[in-house]
Amino acid sequence: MSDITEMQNPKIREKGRLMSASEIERTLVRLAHEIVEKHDGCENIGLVGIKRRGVPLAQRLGTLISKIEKCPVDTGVLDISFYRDDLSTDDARPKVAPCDIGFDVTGRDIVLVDDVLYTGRTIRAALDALFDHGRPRSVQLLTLIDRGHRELPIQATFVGRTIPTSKREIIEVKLNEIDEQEQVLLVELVD
Ligand SMILES: O=P(O)(O)OC[C@H]1O[C@H](OP(=O)(O)OP(=O)(O)O)[C@H](O)[C@@H]1O
Ligand SMILES: O=c1cc[nH]c(=O)[nH]1
Repeated sequence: MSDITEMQNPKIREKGRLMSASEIERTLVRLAHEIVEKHDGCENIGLVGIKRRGVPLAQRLGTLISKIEKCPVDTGVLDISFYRDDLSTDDARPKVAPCDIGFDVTGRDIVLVDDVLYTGRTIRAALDALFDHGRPRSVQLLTLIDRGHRELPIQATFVGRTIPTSKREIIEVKLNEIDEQEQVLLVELVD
């Protein structure tokens, strides 16, 4: 959704690894405990992963919270492609109905889950999509990486790592379920 991520085949240079697989795992364990602490249990929680990499993160968090609290946690999927604000004309919008989240969000305390928080436009779209499915009691945001540069008044309640970045840098989150590797990289656009 961002200017950088919309570029076709940008030249990039790797600047370093920000998180290893074990660091991602430890961070998710901490975030799962934070969610449980904030909600005083897990009865009303619903985790909703934003496609694509928010989905496996939400699933992993759901498994961790279920183990901590010994109760099932509803975990669903939100596809925001229908709601993106860069598809501004009706013609450009995909002619598909919003897909099912997987459980009824009405009255629930929803935690939206994504891998990177940057401008905030993905989350704005996700809120639109979420409220088309029902009326949650509350909505919080969890992101593995907050890299700054917000363009909207959006902030995360649960943050894995805050990484100050320049606009020429990109955070690349790689997850086994999608990328067949597990790490977080900092890369830079080169001219
Ligand atoms: O705060 P924003 O500026 O909206 O940027 C954050 C979004 O960018 C990435 O998704 P991307 O659109 O690159 O799609 P992907 O998940 O398919 O990689 C990332 O997964 C976040 O969803
Ligand atoms: O750096 C960024 C910005 C948006 N989305 C990403 O995945 N990384």
